[in-house]
Amino acid sequence: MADSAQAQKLVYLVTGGCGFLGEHVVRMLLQREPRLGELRVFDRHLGPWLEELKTGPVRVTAIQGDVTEAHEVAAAVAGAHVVIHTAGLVDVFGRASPETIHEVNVQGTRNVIEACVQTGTRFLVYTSSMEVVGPNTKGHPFYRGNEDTLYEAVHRHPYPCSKALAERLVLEANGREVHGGLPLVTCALRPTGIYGEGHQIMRDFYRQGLRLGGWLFRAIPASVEHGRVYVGNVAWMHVLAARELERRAALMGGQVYFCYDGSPYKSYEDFNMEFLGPCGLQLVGARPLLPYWLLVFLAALNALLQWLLRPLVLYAPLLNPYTLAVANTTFTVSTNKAQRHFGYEPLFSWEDSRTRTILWVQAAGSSAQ
Ligand SMILES: NC(=O)c1ccc[n+]([C@@H]2O[C@H](COP(=O)([O-])OP(=O)(O)OC[C@H]3O[C@@H](n4cnc5c(N)ncnc54)[C@H](O)[C@@H]3O)[C@@H](O)[C@H]2O)c1
Ligand SMILES: C[C@@H](CO)CCC[C@@H](C)[C@H]1CC[C@H]2[C@@H]3[C@H](O)C=C4C[C@@H](O)CC[C@]4(C)[C@H]3CC[C@]12C
Repeated sequence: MADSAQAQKLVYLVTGGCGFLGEHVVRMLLQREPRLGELRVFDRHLGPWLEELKTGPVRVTAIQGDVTEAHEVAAAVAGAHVVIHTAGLVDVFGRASPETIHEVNVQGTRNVIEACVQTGTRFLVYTSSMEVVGPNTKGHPFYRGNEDTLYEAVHRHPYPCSKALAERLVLEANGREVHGGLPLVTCALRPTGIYGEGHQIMRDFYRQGLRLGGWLFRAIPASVEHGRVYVGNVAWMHVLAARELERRAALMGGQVYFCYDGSPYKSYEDFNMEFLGPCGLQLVGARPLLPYWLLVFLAALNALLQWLLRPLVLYAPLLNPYTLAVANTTFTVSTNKAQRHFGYEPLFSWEDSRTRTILWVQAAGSSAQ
């Protein structure tokens, strides 16, 4: 990519480009990457909105494919200058089997790496997750930590295990020789809980509140802080990292970066109320209405019911032993590594992020009526 940016038009591939984050990355690239000549959007499920993107100056190529199929990945990667790999199974609710989560998140990432090596694509940005670090199975808080904070990353759940393994594959691949003899340059971005337009869990909470007559009931202590980051800023960090990865390969190659912005540190429920409150919902209770032991029992009951009902129907409520443990463990980041390494600054202020999300929730809610 050494030629002048204006002269050479580049080919980008976004895997998972029709997902919650992926769609924002696709749109951000089209708006803010002047070097873009072709944008390949690779996903198992292609969104109808892609059609509207094909009328612009950049060639948008929709590719329906599966990252677990190595040949499909290789065909999509061939000729790309940059790969932004967001595709993954984000499942902490027991919808997919551990094997499937591993197959998609780990083997799928392995397929992307090998495709880059075989076809000569040199720049790979991977969407990792805060869960690579924690919260760990011991419930240790991670309070305003950064990429260098010592923390015992111990996982048992298939999702964080798969993200940790995939991230390690990506970082270890940095420096491998690709077809053509030049080195592969990789980095991994670790968003905390992403919110914004398209966040299905936020929509589920809103609809749950509507069903309960506008009330939500506090289950998590307000003192438990959970890091959250606006999807537009996560997308922007991906675009910037992909842009700077060549110029700053020696500094960025093989590095991890937490995704951060000015979103306030709050409990998961209180943070959600920043958006659900203006949409008419109220959170009942200054402290959890149920004792923790009862929540643990209810979460375990949900897990048992999921197991019993699985042959008949998928029962996957928000509350399960894993989500309860994560929600009850402080995990917040405070870092400027991405700013120091590649000049990242959040594109959207907290106020703007909040307004955009509220408007989306209101629209999503009205469509639920
Ligand atoms: N949502 C969050 O809070 C969050 C936080 C940190 C990191 N992440 C990471 O960000 C990435 C995107 O997450 P998201 O929240 O947008 O999830 P999402 O489910 O909305 O998007 C994932 C996309 O990947 C696609 N996909 C899944 N399996 C595939 C396969 N086998 N082949 C091709 N495409 C496949 C899906 O169709 C979907 O469009 C994931 O890697 C996730 O681990 C998400
Ligand atoms: C106990 C319930 C009463 O209301 C609240 C349950 C909340 C949980 C559903 C969510 C609490 C923390 C969330 C996770 C966190 O934001 C980070 C994540 C990492 C990302 O890679 C994937 C999503 C998630 C695991 C996210 C999922 C939902 C929570 C567990």
